[in-house]
Amino acid sequence: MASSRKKPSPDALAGRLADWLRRRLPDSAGAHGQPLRLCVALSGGLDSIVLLDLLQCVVTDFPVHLCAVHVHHGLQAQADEWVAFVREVCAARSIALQIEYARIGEAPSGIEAAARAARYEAFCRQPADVILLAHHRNDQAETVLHHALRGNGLAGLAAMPAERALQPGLQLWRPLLDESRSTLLAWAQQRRLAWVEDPSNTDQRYTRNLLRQRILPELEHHFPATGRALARLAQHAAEANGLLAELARDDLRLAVTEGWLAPQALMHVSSARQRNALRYWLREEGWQADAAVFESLWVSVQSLDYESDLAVSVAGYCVRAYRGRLCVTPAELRSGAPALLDMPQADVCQFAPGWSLGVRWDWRPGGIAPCWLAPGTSLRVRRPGDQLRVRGMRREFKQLCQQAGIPSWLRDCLPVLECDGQLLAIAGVAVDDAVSARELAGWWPEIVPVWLSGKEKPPV
Ligand SMILES: Nc1ncnc2c1ncn2[C@@H]1O[C@H](COP(=O)(O)OP(=O)(O)OP(=O)(O)O)[C@@H](O)[C@H]1O
Repeated sequence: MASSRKKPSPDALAGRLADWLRRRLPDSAGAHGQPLRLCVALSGGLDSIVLLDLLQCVVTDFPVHLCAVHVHHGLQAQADEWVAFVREVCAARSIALQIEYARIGEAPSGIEAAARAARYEAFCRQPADVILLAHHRNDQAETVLHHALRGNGLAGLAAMPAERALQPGLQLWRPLLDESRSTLLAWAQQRRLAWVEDPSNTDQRYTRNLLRQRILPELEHHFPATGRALARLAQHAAEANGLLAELARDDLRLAVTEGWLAPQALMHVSSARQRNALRYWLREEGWQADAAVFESLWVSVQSLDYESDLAVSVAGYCVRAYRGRLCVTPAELRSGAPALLDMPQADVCQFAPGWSLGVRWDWRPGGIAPCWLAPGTSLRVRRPGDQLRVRGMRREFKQLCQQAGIPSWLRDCLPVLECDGQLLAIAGVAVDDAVSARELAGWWPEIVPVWLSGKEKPPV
């Protein structure tokens, strides 16, 4: 097929960006009615320099405050020069610039992914309402192709959304996602902009660069609309993905209770819908695995029964089973809770005399919060021989946990409350008869409800 490309028009670009912003800005009031704080993620490369320049041209029409952030990853010899370059660019334009020095930690999933994670962490620290990235249509096409070649599902094919929430109060926008790289280049040339080149962008050991430099140009040579077509595919996939999420939420409505998924409750729908619901639920719970791990989990889930034991950990999260239901927990249950339980109660701040800071305990991720313990009480984990007297009967720790439906894998890190060496309660399970009604009316209400139901106010 012969290529008869239209020359990109740089002038129309500013108009399209202004329209893009106009469609979002009426609804996007900044905090406390202040101008919306737009922060450009400025690498110093062609794309983000063009984005900054374009925004500076068009934002005069909008109630926004423009600033920039550059992340120094410390991975390339030129990193300091790039900092100097972006400083110069921003100073010349009177744009406030934040330089963030990222520390790239362990990189089990590759240095690029680790750098990206560090970058996004830095973005989250910015005093901004919106972070703007300069990804364009060629980046989108690359991402789609990359995911397709790795056999990723629809979520992968949906590639990068034009906007999404990064964290509460902070949006991520990609206003140039429909623009081609050549349009950006034409703009940069017309405006005589300078930018830096990242030498790692030409390193074909990275599959992304190989796609960008060899495969996509070859495809475009034969199919000139490749970029557009792949970007359109991403839009279709994003829409289909949204529908699948809706279906999953619908299917999960009756199958999930307090964080537990009962796969049995999904049996009335097709196997494809069950898999869709399971995949969606796992992702929402933080457990994300590649296709092979998901498939092996799916096999276990299909044969799950009351007695089944299951523990599949991926990147810090673990899917576990108990009595035929599933839940996702932190992978390391034992290391987290006892560390908190060991917290020396003497050195915690004291708001009210005699009360000390303890932990409100919830085994679900992020569920540990401070609470207040009465004088003489302390928290620990179970010990052999632990018993409580409940409704006149002595009961073993294990028995009480079984009755309360506490999975065996949770019992070793379940906090127990004792006072002067006497066991008084097991978190969320049972309270000893010794805790009388009189005491409940006195100091206990301040502890038991705090501890077992999560009321967080210290007594005053
Ligand atoms: N060091 C940096 N500091 C600030 N922003 C950056 C930096 N590197 C990249 N960005 C922003 O991210 C955009 C995409 O950059 P790039 O294509 O290099 O990253 P990527 O690893 O492909 O990102 P993604 O994985 O999100 O596609 C840039 O246009 C720029 O807006």
